[in-house]
Amino acid sequence: MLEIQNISVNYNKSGKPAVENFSLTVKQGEICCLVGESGSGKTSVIRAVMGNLPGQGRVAQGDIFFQGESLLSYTANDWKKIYGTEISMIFQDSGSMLNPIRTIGSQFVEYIRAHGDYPRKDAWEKGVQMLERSCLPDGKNIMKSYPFQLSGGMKQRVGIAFAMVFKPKLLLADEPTSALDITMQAQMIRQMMKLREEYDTSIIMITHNLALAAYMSDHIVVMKDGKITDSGDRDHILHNSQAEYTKKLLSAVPSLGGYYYV
Ligand SMILES: Nc1ncnc2c1ncn2[C@@H]1O[C@H](COP(=O)(O)OP(=O)(O)OP(=O)(O)O)[C@@H](O)[C@H]1O
Repeated sequence: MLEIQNISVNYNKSGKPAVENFSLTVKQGEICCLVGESGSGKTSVIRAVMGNLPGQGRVAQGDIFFQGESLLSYTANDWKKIYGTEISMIFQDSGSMLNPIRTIGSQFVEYIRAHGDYPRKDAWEKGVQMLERSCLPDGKNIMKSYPFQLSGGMKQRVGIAFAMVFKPKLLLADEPTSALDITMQAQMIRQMMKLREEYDTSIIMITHNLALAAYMSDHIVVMKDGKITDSGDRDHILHNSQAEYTKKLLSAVPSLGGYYYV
């Protein structure tokens, strides 16, 4: 479904690449977590997939295939067609993307109609339905609310509802829960896993929390200094990894009887 082939990402011509020789295959419905310390290159990888590296960032080597097509050859127009419908992204603070002086409903209806041919009323219904599926029970009320009337966790769920409304095949999530308290984090993660169950969406999630990765992912990639230091299915990483850096990360995670806890 997604095939990242040996990419390197550079932010300047002469400097050391931010990501070096990174490869990853993600199957339909698979959840893959990228873990590693700050600055290890996780965000650069998913921004490369999204075609929106900041500043002078570019993929200097390798290729990225989505459903058999190279994403690196996509024009802005191609991206417009697939962004939101085939590939979506949730940011650490998706709530801050909302316009503070417009209701959620007017923004959601506009978003839905920009991506699909829906009459206003149907777009409204679709928005309400998606908010309710995203654990915001009173969808109609949320639609009528302004962002400042919602808590941080609620706004983040609204961000997820936007990202999932067209049942994308691939969801990229950059630390989607790190700004939330622990109870809300757990709810959000369960919600993302439920969405995977319902829509068979593949998810690549960035987290610096290996315990969280252990809880939700099928596949874990550990990064350090722009390189993959370890990669494998969850059980391999948790129980059989020989990589020193993985062992170090694991030693920081509370465990009981061989199970790791978020
Ligand atoms: N806009 C940019 N311009 C120049 N260098 C950048 C830019 N964004 C990231 N980098 C560099 O790329 C490297 C990897 O950063 P990246 O943000 O991908 O790591 P990360 O693992 O996601 O870190 P964090 O967890 O802090 O977000 C870092 O050395 C960083 O300095």
